[in-house]
Amino acid sequence: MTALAEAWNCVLPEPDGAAYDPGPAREFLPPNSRDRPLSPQELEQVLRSVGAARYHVLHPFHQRMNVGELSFAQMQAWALNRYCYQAVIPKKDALILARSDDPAFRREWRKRIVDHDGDDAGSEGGIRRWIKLAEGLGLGTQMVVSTRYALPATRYAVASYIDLVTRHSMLVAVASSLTEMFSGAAIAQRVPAMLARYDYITEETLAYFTPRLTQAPRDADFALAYVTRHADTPQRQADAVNALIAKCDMLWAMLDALDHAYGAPQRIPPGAFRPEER
Ligand SMILES: O=C(O)c1cc(C(=O)O)c2c(n1)C(=O)C(=O)c1cc(C(=O)O)[nH]c1-2
Repeated sequence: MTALAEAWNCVLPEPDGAAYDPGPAREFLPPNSRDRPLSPQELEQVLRSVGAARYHVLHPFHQRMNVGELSFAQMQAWALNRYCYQAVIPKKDALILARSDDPAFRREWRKRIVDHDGDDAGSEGGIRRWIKLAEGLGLGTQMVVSTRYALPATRYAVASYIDLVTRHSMLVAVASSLTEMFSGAAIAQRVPAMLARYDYITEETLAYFTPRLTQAPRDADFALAYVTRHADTPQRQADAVNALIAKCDMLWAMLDALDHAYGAPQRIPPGAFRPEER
C-alpha cells in the first residue's frame, strides 16, 4: 500500500490482476460484489449510500451552521478556510483535463475550470464570487487570497485532493468529484437556512451558490456516467467507491479542523486567522 493510501486509510487502485481488496468500500458494497461487477444502477446506489453516510452535511459544524448556531468568528473562519478549497478546484480540474486523451471528455471537463476562473467575456467565476462571500463577512481580500491564515489541516486536506487526482487512476480522479452528486441538496438547504438565521448574511453574500445549483448536477451527471462506464470490474468499482470515501474524508477533515480551532475553547494554531472580538 502506498504511503498516501495509508494516510487515507483507504485502498486506492492496485494494478489490474492484483488480489481483490475492496478496502473501506466493503462497508458499502453488497456481499457478492467480488463475484460480478455491479450494474451501473447498482453502483450508483452504492455511491449514493456513501454520501448518505459520510458527506460533510452530516458534520456537526455544518449542522450548527444550518440551525444558526455558528458565531460570526466561526463563519468567517469557514469562509477563509474554504477559500483554499475553492482555489484548488480549477487546478485539480486542469490536472484531470491534462490526463485525458479524449477531446470530448476535455471539452466537457474544461467547463469546470471556466466556472471557477470566469470566461473570456469577463464573467465572474466561482473564485471571485467566493472572495465576495468572504468580503461580505468582513474579511480582507488579501488575507483570504494569500491563504496564509488558513489552518494547517486545511492546507493538508486540499493538497491531498491534488494528490488524489494525480497519483491514482483517471477513474479515481473523476470519481473523487462525485461529492457533487450531493452538493446541490446541501446548498439548497444551506442558503435559505443561512439567510433566515444570520442577520448579517445577505443574498448578495451568498451569490456564489446560485450557479452551483445548475453547475453541480451537470458536472455530477457527467462524472457519474464516466464512472459507471469505466468502473467495469469489481476492483475498479471498489476503487471508485474508495475515491468517493476519500473525498468525503477530506471535506470532513476540513470541518473537524475548523471545529477544533474555533470551537470552545478555541485552539487556534500559531499563524492562523484570529477573529477580532465583536
Ligand atoms: O458547498 C458545498 O457543500 C460544496 C461541496 C462540494 C463538494 O462536495 O465537493 C463542492 C462545492 N460546494 C462547490 O461549490 C464546488 O465548486 C465544487 C467542486 C467540487 C469538485 O470536487 O470538483 N466539489 C465542489
